[in-house]
Amino acid sequence: MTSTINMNPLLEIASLRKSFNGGKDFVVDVERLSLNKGKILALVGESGSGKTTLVRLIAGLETSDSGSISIGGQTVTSKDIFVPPEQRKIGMVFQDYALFPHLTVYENITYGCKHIKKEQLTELLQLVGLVGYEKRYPHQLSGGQQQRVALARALAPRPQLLILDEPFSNLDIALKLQLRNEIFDIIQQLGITAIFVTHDTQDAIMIADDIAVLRKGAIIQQGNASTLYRSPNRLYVAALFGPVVPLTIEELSFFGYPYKKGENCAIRMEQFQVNKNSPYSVRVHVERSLFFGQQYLNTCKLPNGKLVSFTSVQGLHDEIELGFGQGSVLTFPDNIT
Ligand SMILES: Nc1ncnc2c1ncn2[C@@H]1O[C@H](COP(=O)(O)OP(=O)(O)OP(=O)(O)O)[C@@H](O)[C@H]1O
Repeated sequence: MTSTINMNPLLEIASLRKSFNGGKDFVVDVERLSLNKGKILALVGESGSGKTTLVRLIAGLETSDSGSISIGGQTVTSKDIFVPPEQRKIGMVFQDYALFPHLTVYENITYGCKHIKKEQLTELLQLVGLVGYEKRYPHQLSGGQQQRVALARALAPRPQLLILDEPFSNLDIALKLQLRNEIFDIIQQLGITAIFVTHDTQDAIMIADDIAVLRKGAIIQQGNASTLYRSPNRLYVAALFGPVVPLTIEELSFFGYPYKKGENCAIRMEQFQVNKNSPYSVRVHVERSLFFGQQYLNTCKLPNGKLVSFTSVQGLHDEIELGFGQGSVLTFPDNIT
């Protein structure tokens, strides 16, 4: 696992375990996780991997079976300590906004923070672009506006850590992209430390300084976007960050690629080269070449009959030389799945 050097950790987790239903399976089993002050961590993983449970443990909305969590140098969860959620100085934004329907924008934002100064509230409303909307009720707002109210409410008490749990899941794609950029700008402007839960690795790549991949409750790799995209430590992580084509020993030999014992190999779909005198290549027939917007999705048959899909800028047909360069090969130890 790639480790992050922690100069100034705001959040530190050690040996944190949580199980449900009598402890048969650990839903969360995190050996170590830390997040530096002012940084954004994305927690990615498929549905059921334990993302929400992990952030609920951090927020104090769940108790752990064992392990410790410290925030801002203070232990908030350990064998003997449990600091209640309201004392952890964590702001949370959820997928479903969780606004009070009978309260106005103003009342929602100030609900847990009655003594907020007028200037601070105005600043906050400006920040989230909701000046003039103070008297509206949630049902009079769009989804994106409701999520901005939720963000303002989470930021009002000036939390030391902001947790966003799938904040864009209920929004259509155009709004999601717009809001993602806006929220990212706000977080950066405030220099706030944030954890951003998502199953969308594109979101993680765009927003986060650091990404932790959760699988069955454990962090299987942590690093920046470039590390996870270029040097995933297993096929599972590689495939989370974009389509890959695993190649067997026999298939690698078709390309003339020297197989190393103990290694599994894969190529990203977009890394294949066509008719380019690539160091490793094979002559194949193009079965299909479908235009899908910016690129073509091509399918070719390898000599053993396996169909390989890859993308190209130009449409392809007939016989081609399909290849790849040394730097395009992702390799993983064959004993890690
Ligand atoms: N209170 C609970 N009681 C029993 N099982 C639970 C409870 N909360 C979560 N789980 C189980 O823990 C596992 C992880 O759930 P969690 O919600 O943390 O995953 P997730 O990665 O956030 O998933 P999703 O992306 O679908 O929200 C699931 O199998 C879920 O059914």
